[in-house]
Amino acid sequence: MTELTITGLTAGYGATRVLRGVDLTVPSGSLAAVLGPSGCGKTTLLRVVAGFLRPMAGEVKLGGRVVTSLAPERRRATVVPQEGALFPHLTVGANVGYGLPRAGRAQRVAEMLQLIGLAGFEKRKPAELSGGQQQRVALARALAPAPDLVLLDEPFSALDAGLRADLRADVRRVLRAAGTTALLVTHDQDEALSMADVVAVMRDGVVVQAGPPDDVYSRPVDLGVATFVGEAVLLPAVASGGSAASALGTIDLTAEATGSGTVLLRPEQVNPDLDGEGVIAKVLRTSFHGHDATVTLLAGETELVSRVPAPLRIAEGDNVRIRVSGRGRFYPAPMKDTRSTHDS
Ligand SMILES: Nc1ncnc2c1ncn2[C@@H]1O[C@H](COP(=O)(O)OP(=O)(O)OP(=O)(O)O)[C@@H](O)[C@H]1O
Repeated sequence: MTELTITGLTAGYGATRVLRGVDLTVPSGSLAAVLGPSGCGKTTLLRVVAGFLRPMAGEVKLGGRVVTSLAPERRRATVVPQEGALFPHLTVGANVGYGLPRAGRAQRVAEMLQLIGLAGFEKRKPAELSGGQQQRVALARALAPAPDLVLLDEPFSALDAGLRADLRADVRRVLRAAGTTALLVTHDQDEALSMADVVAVMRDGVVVQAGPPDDVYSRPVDLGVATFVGEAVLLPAVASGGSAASALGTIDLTAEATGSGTVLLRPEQVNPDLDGEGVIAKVLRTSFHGHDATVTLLAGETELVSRVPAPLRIAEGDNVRIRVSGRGRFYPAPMKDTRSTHDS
């Protein structure tokens, strides 16, 4: 069990800086998901931690050991890449056992296959496995040498949605069982929120917020994080004390504030109903997702999204009343766009 500590990491390609001072701590045995838009430097961070790219400045520590200048094979860190990671000509057993000392190899391979739920698959070739099974074998191979750290680079990106959800749960279970510290790179917020102990949101080469998933979702440090992690309803508002005046009426705030700015609500806090007492809004669109539905509403000039449990009692064109549940978070920042935003 090993803590990963990244401090002031600056790195890039040639003269171009991609990472501009990344700080991140991943407690021993936890899984951290690095979440961020395409091009923000997630893979670059993973490459520096793995030892494939030398940083310009900063430090990487594994269990108190500074590994910044160590060769990849001396870091006790292994990588699960996106796909195509297995040697196609080798059996599953040989893939998992690759590089392990001969003594005890067969037993370790059997243990690993048991752990990933593929006991008895030793003799198969990768081409005889499904995509999800192949990624589980890649995980088994990464865990086989009992590394201090496993680095996962968008390991589910090639799989379809159903399989991805199953595999996420499996990978989480296997990493917990192995007690290995892990860093997962993803641009999929569902993946980050559902799997990670720590979600680290990256933007323009720095970690702008890191914390438990619920913390990052409920208490985003700024409007950028608020709109990137989950869907956001952003309302221009004027705060005074513990509440703010907005297009949805007076909204209770999580903390006292004064002046103009933006209130953040999550779509599940916006409850449209055919009767009631709240502000009137028009239903512009509805979109059914099975377990719930999203409803796009127009309240005055403000368009916003609501998430409601199915079955849906309202339809396009209805006039509804909006009740806000819980409190809004106030950001004393000007807002460029009055529409609510969707996940990017
Ligand atoms: N080998 C390279 N040489 C030069 N520039 C690179 C190289 N690899 C990546 N970059 C650039 O560095 C920046 C960050 O890339 P990186 O792959 O770390 O982003 P990312 O957040 O992982 O993106 P994605 O989610 O699309 O994989 C991008 O602008 C990219 O074009």
